[in-house]
Amino acid sequence: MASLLFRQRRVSALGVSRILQAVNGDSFRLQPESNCRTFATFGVIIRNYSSGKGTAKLDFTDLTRPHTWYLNARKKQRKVFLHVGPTNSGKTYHALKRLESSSSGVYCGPLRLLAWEVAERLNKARVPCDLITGQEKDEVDGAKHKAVTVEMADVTSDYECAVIDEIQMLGCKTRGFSFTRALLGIAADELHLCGDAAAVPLIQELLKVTGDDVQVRSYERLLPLVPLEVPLGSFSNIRTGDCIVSFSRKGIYKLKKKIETGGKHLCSVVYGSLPPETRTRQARMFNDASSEFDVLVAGDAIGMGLNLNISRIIFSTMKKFDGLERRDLTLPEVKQIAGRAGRYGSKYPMGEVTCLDAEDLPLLHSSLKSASPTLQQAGIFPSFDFIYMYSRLQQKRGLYQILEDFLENAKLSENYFFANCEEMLKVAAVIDELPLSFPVDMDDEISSQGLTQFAENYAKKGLVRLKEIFSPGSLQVPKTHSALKELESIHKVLELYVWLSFRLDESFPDHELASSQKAICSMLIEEFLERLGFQNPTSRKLNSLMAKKRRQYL
Ligand SMILES: Nc1ncnc2c1ncn2[C@@H]1O[C@H](COP(=O)(O)OP(=O)(O)OP(=O)(O)O)[C@@H](O)[C@H]1O
Ligand SMILES: [Mg+2]
Repeated sequence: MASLLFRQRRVSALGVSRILQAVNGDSFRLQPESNCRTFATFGVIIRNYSSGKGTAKLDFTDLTRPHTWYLNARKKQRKVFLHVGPTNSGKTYHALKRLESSSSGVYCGPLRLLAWEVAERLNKARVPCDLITGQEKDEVDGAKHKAVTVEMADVTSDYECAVIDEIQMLGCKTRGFSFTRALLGIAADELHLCGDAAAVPLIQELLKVTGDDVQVRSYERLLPLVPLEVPLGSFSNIRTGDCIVSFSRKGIYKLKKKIETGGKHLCSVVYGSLPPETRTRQARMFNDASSEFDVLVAGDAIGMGLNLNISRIIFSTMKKFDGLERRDLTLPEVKQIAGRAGRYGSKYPMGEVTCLDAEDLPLLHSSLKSASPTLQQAGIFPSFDFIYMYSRLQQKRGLYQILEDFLENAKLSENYFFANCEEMLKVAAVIDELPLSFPVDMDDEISSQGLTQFAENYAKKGLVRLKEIFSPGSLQVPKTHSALKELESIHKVLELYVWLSFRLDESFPDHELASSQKAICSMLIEEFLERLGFQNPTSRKLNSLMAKKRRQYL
């Protein structure tokens, strides 16, 4: 049967070997990247093959045994260590100690900032370590270690030691499947999982079928975290080491401006849609005790695992908009964010946490007292090989329809739920209209226009040149918030170009230009951040101080 498919449909040799494995009752081997980004590239393949008729014998919608997708990992009997406990209890520290002493290894974290923190730490300890995230590849000579964002975890390599941080994220609706993939798929002799105790029963259940040896290690918080009885009340009560949290971009800038116009403090800001390199520099400025940027204003991008020099967390609100509605923060969200205060090893002997308004204090206090609810299910999303093979059995055309149909028919075991595929379906709809596909933030108008333009040019000419957006004469620091937002979007388009130039370098030859324009773009954003809030005449001294600091961190 496999050779028939091969002749009829030009399936690659690798494809044939996979079909043979399936026919023989074996499993598929996953591609290293089964995430939204590679999803787009697979769109092309699926469209090319979607008219195929195959055999009804194979059921590609049967996803009830995901552990069998990872042959490399299943060849090992992994020693799995579950490091669990509250925030700031040394879970990651102990896992990293082991990673540092291993001959090869990988750290997988939920945030770019965390991967960056780990790469820096290992390199400092003279363990060469690559940094690999969705946006960048920073390779170090002779590195046998990698720090990656979990979506970039490679399940085809062998490691002595692997760490998956914030493992409770496997219950996350959108990103959980990448944690599950890393959990089941990383081929390491030792696998260290760090996170909340709420994930323990589920992980034990998921790993019953893998033959791995699982041990649980529990930790206690290293420094006290004190929920305050009084709210912040007034901004004049802000002090060095404070981190004030808001969940909207607008809210973050409002707070920064309010605090800085008081004339006593300079604020670093960290939030999700800032370019990653900007986020890193802002966090570094705040963490540096000799820097004048002594207050942090942050979104939930600081909510996990990070070690920042925060003495007190102040929630400006206990509600956030989650894409659908404005809702109360969940218990794990409150605990994670509050847990950034008073990190062991920072200059503060304990952490404090409070709210801006008194009415929010009861929710804060009750959340910190309660245990997080036990996780019931882990996210899952199949390899694109599955969807590709499924597409061959369908009469339907178009990636969107195939994907929708696949999601409807897929069978899961009770321990898993399907990842939220809305974003993928949106990309699929665009792919169906275009001759090529890209990874892109479809909710961002400028980014999706960038996608369309790149795709059209690629289809027409096979070559996409990048025009210079920022020339020395046209450099302008944004003056308004909408101009800033536009710059953030342009940064995303340039990032997309860089991503493509890594993969299709002949068609996207302006890699250098895109990289340098990207750097200028983030510099302009940072310039805006540093100018904000200093329009009053008394701030001239601070302004020149800021300029000096900025030079130091660029
Ligand atoms: N035994 C130790 N010796 C020295 N420093 C330690 C030790 N344990 C933890 N630390 C330091 O304490 C800080 C908090 O530790 P870590 O990041 O491991 O906490 P965590 O339990 O992973 O917290 P979170 O849940 O927020 O991720 C880190 O800066 C870490 O380097
Ligand atoms: Mg940690």
